[in-house]
Amino acid sequence: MGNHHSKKNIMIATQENEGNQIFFQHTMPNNVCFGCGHENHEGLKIKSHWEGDASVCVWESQEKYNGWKGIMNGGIIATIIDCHTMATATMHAYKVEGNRPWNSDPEYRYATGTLTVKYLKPTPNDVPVKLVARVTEVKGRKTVMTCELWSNDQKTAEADVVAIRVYDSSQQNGDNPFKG
Ligand SMILES: CCCCCCCCCCCC(=O)SCCNC(=O)CCNC(=O)[C@H](O)C(C)(C)COP(=O)(O)OP(=O)(O)OC[C@H]1O[C@@H](n2cnc3c(N)ncnc32)[C@H](O)[C@@H]1OP(=O)(O)O
Repeated sequence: MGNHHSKKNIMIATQENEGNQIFFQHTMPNNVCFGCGHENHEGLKIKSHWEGDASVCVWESQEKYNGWKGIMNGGIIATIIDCHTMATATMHAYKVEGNRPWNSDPEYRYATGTLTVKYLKPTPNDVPVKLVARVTEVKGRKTVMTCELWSNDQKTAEADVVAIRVYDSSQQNGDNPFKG
């Protein structure tokens, strides 16, 4: 039932794409994640897309995500990097398999294994930020990535991220905490 329902939602979701841009998260229905779930109305609702081999996300913060006054909170920075890179790992896996769509089988899901953020400069909280992620290695169930955070042409943070494929619909049907 879940599957049938999901496919229907994808057709609706793709109509939300702005211009020619296809946002990864708009192809994923029922996503309740705080950082990237478009079904989470209290969440950050980031949107990611490919620009060549890099994935890009432009996100506008709000005053409630301050750390020090006027400076973006470090945990929020980690969250948007986390979500942008998990979406990147996911879509990269589909891309290397002939750029097949998200709703084709098998379905893959990824979770954050390791996220290391280096905060280089204060990130102003009142201008949009740009995240740029790149896959540097795929080994077994692991996807290794780098991610940069840019504000006004200044790199204010960089991260090393390892995503782990935690669900593969062709390989398991039993209990899986990431399947829900
Ligand atoms: C369209 C838009 C969609 C986008 C959709 C996105 C939606 C939601 C995104 C939310 C992202 C999150 O917040 S996810 C929530 C936060 N993360 C979690 O809760 C993860 C909790 N951790 C776990 O469940 C587990 O530790 C796992 C699954 C990460 C790993 O356990 P495992 O599955 O038993 O792994 P295991 O077989 O031992 O190891 C497999 C390989 O991964 C390596 N490995 C194992 N753990 C780690 C680790 N923490 N960090 C690095 N590497 C690791 C091993 O060395 C090994 O490499 P080798 O020896 O093969 O080289």
